[in-house]
Formats: sequence, C-alpha cells, structure tokens
Amino acid sequence: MITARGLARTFTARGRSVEAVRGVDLDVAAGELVGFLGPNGAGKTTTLRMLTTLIRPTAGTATVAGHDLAGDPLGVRRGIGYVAQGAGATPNAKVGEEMELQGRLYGLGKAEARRRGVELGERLDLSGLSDRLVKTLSGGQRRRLDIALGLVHDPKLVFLDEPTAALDPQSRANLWEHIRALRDTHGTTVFLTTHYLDEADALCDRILVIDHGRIVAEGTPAALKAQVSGDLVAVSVVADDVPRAAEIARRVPQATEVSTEGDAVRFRVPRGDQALAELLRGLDAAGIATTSLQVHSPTLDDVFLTLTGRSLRDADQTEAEHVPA
Ligand SMILES: Nc1ncnc2c1ncn2[C@@H]1O[C@H](COP(=O)(O)OP(=O)(O)OP(=O)(O)O)[C@@H](O)[C@H]1O
Repeated sequence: MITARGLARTFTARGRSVEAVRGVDLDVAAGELVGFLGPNGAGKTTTLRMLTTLIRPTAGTATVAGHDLAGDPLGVRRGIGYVAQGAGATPNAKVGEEMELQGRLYGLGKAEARRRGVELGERLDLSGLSDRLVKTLSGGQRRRLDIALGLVHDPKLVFLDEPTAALDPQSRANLWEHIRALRDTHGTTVFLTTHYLDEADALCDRILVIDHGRIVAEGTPAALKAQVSGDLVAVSVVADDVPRAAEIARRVPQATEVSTEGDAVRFRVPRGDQALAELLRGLDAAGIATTSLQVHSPTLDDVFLTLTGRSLRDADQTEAEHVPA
C-alpha cells in the first residue's frame, strides 16, 4: 500500500537549512495499522505531507495506494484519505452539510453524497448530529467528523496525523475503537502519527520510530520491546539469603545484569514469565523463601532510550524548548 525509498525533505527557513526528513524507507502492506512514533519535530508530519502529495520530497521515491508519488499525484490523492492535525471542518457549517459538501468535492452526486454522509455518520457515532454546528461538537465528536470527512470517497488507505491529540483519555479510547474498526470491519489500511507511547502500543500492529528525520526502529510493539535488554525480574528474600539467591539467579538461562540491593536480587532476562518459574524452582530447592516477586516489561520509551540515549518524553521536552516563539 505504501513503499517509499530514501524519502527526504529539506526546508530553508530564514536562510537556514533544516533537514526535516533524511532518507526514510517505508513498506506498509494492505490492511495494516501502522504507527509512526517520534517526539515533536522528529519529521512525522513532513513525511505524511510528502506521502499525501501536499509537499514535494527533495529526494527519494514512493508508491502510495498503487500510484507513483511524483508521476501520478492525482491518482495518489484519489486513493487516499488524509486527516490532518486540527483538520478542516468549517466551524459555522452544519455537520450534515459539511459531509455532503465533502462528498460533492469528491465528485459524488447530491443523493449519493447525502447517503454516504449518513452511512459514515452511523459508522463514526455521529448520527443525530447532522443539524448541529461543527463548532458546538465536543473534541471527540469533532475528531470523528474529521475522520468521516477523510473517508467520504471510500479510500483504501487513510493517513491520520495525531488523531487523538488533545483529547481526554475516555475520548481517546473511544477513537481507538473507531480506528480499529476502520481496519477490522472495512479492511482500510491506516497509517497514523502519534507521540503517545500508550497509543502506539495499544493500537498499532507495527510501529516505526522516527527521530531527527530518520527511522531508528521498526517492528511490532512486542518485538520492539523485546529488543531492549528484556524484562527486569526483582525478587526479595530474607537478607541473609541474598548471596545464595543471587547465585541461583545467575543460573537462570539467559539471565544478565544480576545485581543485589538490600534484600532484593534483580536481573534481566528475555522472558520474565519463564524465568520466574525457573527461579522459583531454584529458590525452593535451596529452601529460600521469597517475600516479593516482580516482573517489569520494557516500555516503548525504554526502546527509544536504548536506541537514542534519550527518553521519548525528554526528547519531546527538548524539541519543545527549541521551537521558536
Ligand atoms: N515549512 C517548514 N519550514 C521550515 N521548517 C519546517 C517546516 N515544516 C517543518 N519544519 C521543521 O522540520 C522538522 C520536522 O517537523 P515535523 O512537523 O515534520 O515534525 P513532527 O514529528 O511532525 O512534529 P510534531 O509532533 O510536533 O508535529 C522540525 O524541525 C520543523 O521545525
């Protein structure tokens, strides 16, 4: 559905050159729900704007929804939906009118545009709102309307730029359901940007992590997290037993970074759940009682930290501090 090779974009602003995207390779298959994750200023929106024909790449090639980006931008535009950040419904228009207008802009007849508006309204929980002014909608309803407008021509591929930015947790969870349904019920390929770790983790089949205009990691959320040094296992025992417990931990297959602190023994292992059984058997055989046991799985932030030496949250902070006023 998307293939991109060496996609790059440099901006020149106030005599200064900014390499926003520095050679991105992407492959997205039909029916995938892919997340493009990175801190503010990483190059997510610029990549999306290139893939949706809104800006031209400085270098690289891409095929999007079966059409060559440079050779057939109109074909790309017909085949995709794009829901931009803070996307575009007119505040003083009525919801129903806005949907119908969008359908007409895509060349649908009046009756067909109206029918399509009703159908999308039902799909995105907007039924009963068609006479409401856009500006009176809640944040969640507004985002669902933006998505409905992006789907009016029934694209097989939809790009969502920060779809849940600024929504409260309940509206975000609700929107995730709708985004999942796009793929699960309608087979739509979804490519979305986010800088929310939990969103990428909960929603996406596959994640591409971008930083400073380059893709630094790619995989399923589980595979990415497994790349990090693994789960952290912590076991507490009676203080006198700590040296023996540490010895038993060292014998757990694939255990690394075994350390002790107070009454706790900690180590890393690829699969914490499996290691736990092994560890408990060893402790039991040695007659050592445990007072607590914990397994911490790595987060996507740990992945980013391992790859870049910075936390995603810190990176966001750093970028935010550099945004000119
Ligand atoms: N039109 C432009 N002119 C100059 N620089 C730009 C322009 N658009 C983007 N940039 C710069 O390119 C870099 C990447 O920006 P981009 O908007 O793609 O990041 P992003 O990952 O989408 O961030 P956010 O999460 O904040 O939307 C930033 O340094 C940004 O300031």
